[in-house]
This record gives sequence, structure tokens and C-alpha cells, in this order.
Amino acid sequence: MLASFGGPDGPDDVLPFLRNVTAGKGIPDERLAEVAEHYHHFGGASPINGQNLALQRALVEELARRGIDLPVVWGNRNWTPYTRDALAAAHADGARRVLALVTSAYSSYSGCRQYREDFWSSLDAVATELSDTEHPLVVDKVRSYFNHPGFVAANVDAVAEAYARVPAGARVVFVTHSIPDTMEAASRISGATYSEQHLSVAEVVAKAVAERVGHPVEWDLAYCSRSGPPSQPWLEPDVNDHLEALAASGTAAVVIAPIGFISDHMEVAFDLDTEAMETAERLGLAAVRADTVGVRDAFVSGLVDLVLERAALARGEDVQQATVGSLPAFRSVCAPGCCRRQDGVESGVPAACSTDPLS
Ligand SMILES: CC1=C(CCC(=O)O)c2cc3nc(cc4[nH]c(cc5[nH]c(cc1n2)c(C)c5CCC(=O)O)c(CCC(=O)O)c4C)C(CCC(=O)O)=C3C
Ligand SMILES: [Fe+2]
Repeated sequence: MLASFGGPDGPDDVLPFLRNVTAGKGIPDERLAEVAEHYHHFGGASPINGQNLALQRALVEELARRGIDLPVVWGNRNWTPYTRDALAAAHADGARRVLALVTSAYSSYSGCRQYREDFWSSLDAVATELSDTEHPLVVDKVRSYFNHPGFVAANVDAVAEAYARVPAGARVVFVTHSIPDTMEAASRISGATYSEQHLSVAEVVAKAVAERVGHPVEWDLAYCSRSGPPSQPWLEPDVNDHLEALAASGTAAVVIAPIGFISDHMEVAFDLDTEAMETAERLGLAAVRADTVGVRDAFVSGLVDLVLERAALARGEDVQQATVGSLPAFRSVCAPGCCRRQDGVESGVPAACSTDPLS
């Protein structure tokens, strides 16, 4: 099951979608109105659904190419097709065990536990529908794959291609989605915080690109898409502020590399391609945005490797978990307390793929 965020398919979907995403999250109304405008700017439809369909198709093709007979369903947390419908369809098709592949490469509440909570509540919904007292399927999860060779290799190619299109001496500005400082702190339990996971990827990618171009490549990590009230600290610097600082200190060219996103969804289309590009233009900075990994062969093939790795682990086999960089492979069965929204605060909401669903 390709498990994703979901996004509106047309103007009428925008507000109900945003209400799904922000239910109980304390996002100010002004921010909601602003984000609704981002969607309406693109005709009310998010690019994310088409991209997930393309990824689903690419996974099906790669599995077929390897002679593996495995159906792939697609389910979202926040919009149709919903996870519960994907699981119900898989169940009706005879599946009793589903392996989830989340479209988020990094581990934090937003990219890990929030998906696992959705799996659990969706399993509850399928059970209710079937009048079962227990979950009629098991959902397992592929580990966070930010440090898997396939994801990293596809990012190296994308950044090297972009680097070839900017004036010499460009800096690489790696970008990811900002999260609240409290969520960052709570992500440490997986072995390294959300920002440390990105720094590890950025370091490996920058080094590989430097080898290809034959000289050192300077780089930084910046953040986009902050929401929440101004009083709440989120990871910084914001990419626009960072471009200002770089221009002020004499940088003339940048590659903006969105390593935090696996495809060109709204944060990339609006926050980077529209907003950050305008900032760069205003500052006279030459800027090129590197591709997201999308359906690049190295990425898709790496995802299938991860699926096979998880299946081998489930069979109790001794598997080599491939990684790049200094961090170890993250767990595919989460430890108690993994990736809470905030340290020390239990959600009271059970989550799948954990040794303690209620922790
Ligand atoms: C870390 C992270 C990822 C990357 C990992 C992953 O990919 O999962 C991500 C992805 C995405 N976020 C998305 C959209 C939104 N995220 C919001 C709000 C929030 N995101 C957060 C974090 C993340 N979000 C957080 C901490 C909030 C505050 C609310 C809360 O504490 O939960 C809001 C509310 C309005 C706003 O304030 O922006 C929207 C509309 C879309 C769909 C885009 C499309 O339609 O193409 C995608 C892929
Ligand atoms: Fe988000």
C-alpha cells in the first residue's frame, strides 16, 4: 500500500481537505486562508495525486520486471482514496497482510507516527464495516528510507543535473518541510532527529556531487512551509530568509534541492517554485530548483528493494539493511514512544507497526 498525504482534486475539495489536515492542530485561520489560496492558484487541485498515481504505476512496473506478483493499492491520510478504503479493497481482494510504503522518507510525527495512527484507525474502520471484533488485516511498514542508497542516489543525480545548469561556484540549499521544535525534539527517539536525518543526507549528496564536478560544493539546510502561530518556534532558517542572508554575504548562484519531499507536491510547486524563486529573482540570485526523486529508476528500484527487505525481516531472515551516510537503518517496527508529536505527551491514540500501539 502506497500510503500518502492526499490532496484536493478540485476547488470544492480545498476547504474540506484543509479541515481534515488541520483538525485539532491549532493552525490559525489566516494561515488556512493563505494555504487555500496556494491551491486555488493551481486551479484547486494538488499535483500530489497525479504523482502518487505515477509512483504506483512505476512500482507495479518494477515489481513485474522482477517477476514479483504483488498488487499495489494506494491510500491517503487526508483525502480520497482514503487508507480505510484501500485496506477494505485489499481485504476484499483476499489480502490479510499489507505492507505500507509511506511517501515520506524521514522520521518524525508527521512522517512516521501520524501515518501509523491513520493505519490503526483505518483498521478499526474496516473491522467495524465487517462487524469484526479484531482487525481483519495486519499492516506492517517499510522503514524510514532517507538513508537508503536508492533515495540518495536519485537525489545525487537530480542535484548534479541542476548544478550543471547554474553559474560556477553555486551553493546548494537543501530544503525540507519545517516542523515545530517540539516535534523535532520528539523525533530523536528513532536514533537521530528529523533535522539530523536531513543533514546526513545533505552531507552525502553534496560530497557525491562535489566528486562529480571535481571541486568542493558548499551547502546549507533550510526549511519551508512553516505553519502554526508565530509564537511557536519551528525549525529555521526559512528558505526565503536564508536566500536573503546568502545574497547579502555575496553568494551569486544557488541550487535549491528539495530533499525533504519525494515528489513535486504543493510545497514544492508553491513554496519553492513560486515563492522562493521570486525571492531569488528579487535578490538577483541565479537559482535552479533540483528535481525531486519522483519516479527516477534508482528511487523506484530502491523502494522495491525496501519492500523485499521488509518481507525478508518478517520471515525472520537475516538481512543486510543497506544504508548510506553515518546513520543506521531505522526500525520498521517502532519502539514505544516513537515519534510523538511532543516528548512526554502521550496522544492516547493507538498506532500500528509498533511493539506498543498505545505508547
Ligand atoms: C514534515 C512534513 C511533511 C513531509 C513529510 C510528508 O510528506 O508527509 C509534510 C508533507 C505535506 N504537507 C502537506 C500539506 C499540508 N501540511 C500542513 C500542515 C503541516 N505539515 C507539517 C509537516 C509536514 N508536512 C506540520 C507539522 C504541519 C502543521 C500541522 C500539524 O502539526 O500536523 C497543512 C495545513 C496548512 C498549513 O499550515 O500549511 C497542509 C495543507 C502535503 C500535501 C501537499 C499537496 O497537496 O501537494 C504534504 C505532502
Ligand atoms: Fe505538511
